Amino acid sequence: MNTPTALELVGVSKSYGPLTALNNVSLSIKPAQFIGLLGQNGAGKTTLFQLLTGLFNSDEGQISVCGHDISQDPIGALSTLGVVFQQATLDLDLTVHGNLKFHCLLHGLSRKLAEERINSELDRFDMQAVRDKQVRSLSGGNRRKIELIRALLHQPKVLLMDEATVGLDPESRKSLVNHVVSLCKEREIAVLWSTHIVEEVQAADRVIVLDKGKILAESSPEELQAQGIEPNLSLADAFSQLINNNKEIGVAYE
Ligand SMILES: Nc1ncnc2c1ncn2[C@@H]1O[C@H](COP(=O)(O)OP(=O)(O)OP(=O)(O)O)[C@@H](O)[C@H]1O
Repeated sequence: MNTPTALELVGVSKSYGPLTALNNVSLSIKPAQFIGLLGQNGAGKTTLFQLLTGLFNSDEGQISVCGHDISQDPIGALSTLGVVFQQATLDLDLTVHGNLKFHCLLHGLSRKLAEERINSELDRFDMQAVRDKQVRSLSGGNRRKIELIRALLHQPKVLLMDEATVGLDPESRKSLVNHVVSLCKEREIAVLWSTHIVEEVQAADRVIVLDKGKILAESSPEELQAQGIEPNLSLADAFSQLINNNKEIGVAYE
């Protein structure tokens, strides 16, 4: 039996005036797959996440999340999505518990279920000690963990991580990646992890390289490394080579 698709984009394009930020992007992710979306500044990663979360509509193409078309059934689609945005969105003046509870109520969870889920996720991430602390007093790494916990409370089937490690030190970055990789496998969540930091996607099932709004490559990290002109390239070198070749070919914003 075919595994159902958790997230699917078909021929998605988006322009801002004359600038094509996404050009005919198609991709599909199955449950329990961790997909790295690798792109330099301006590649179109955030635009893609804005379309996936229904902030903007695409100009062309279809997006569906667990079978719900984002333009026709946004509530169905959004209820299955968990998102950690590039910019922090926690309320700094509320406690950790206050932020988490607010999210649960927005998603229509009963107070009892909300408390159960908050407790079990704080336990899972070993974060009970900060439960009643004001978010303002937390370190950057702990704030990001709380954003991740919040994204999980309504038990999404798809997790979108939009450059979620911005501002974190290397150890905290590694810890966040490891947490998400294990969640992806344990709970069969489909993960789309966007970044320009190559090490973060070294353990991905597949890496999608986005440049100037187009998908340049999609393969396992190992296959991407093997595509280089020289043997034994690192993933970072293979990524740079792809981007540089694209510059030489002169693919331009249309
Ligand atoms: N609201 C907007 N209006 C006009 N142009 C925009 C807008 N948002 C993004 N762009 C442009 O679209 C292109 C893609 O930007 P986007 O933010 O999606 O890329 P990104 O890969 O997320 O980059 P970064 O890693 O720097 O966040 C860039 O050229 C950017 O300047």
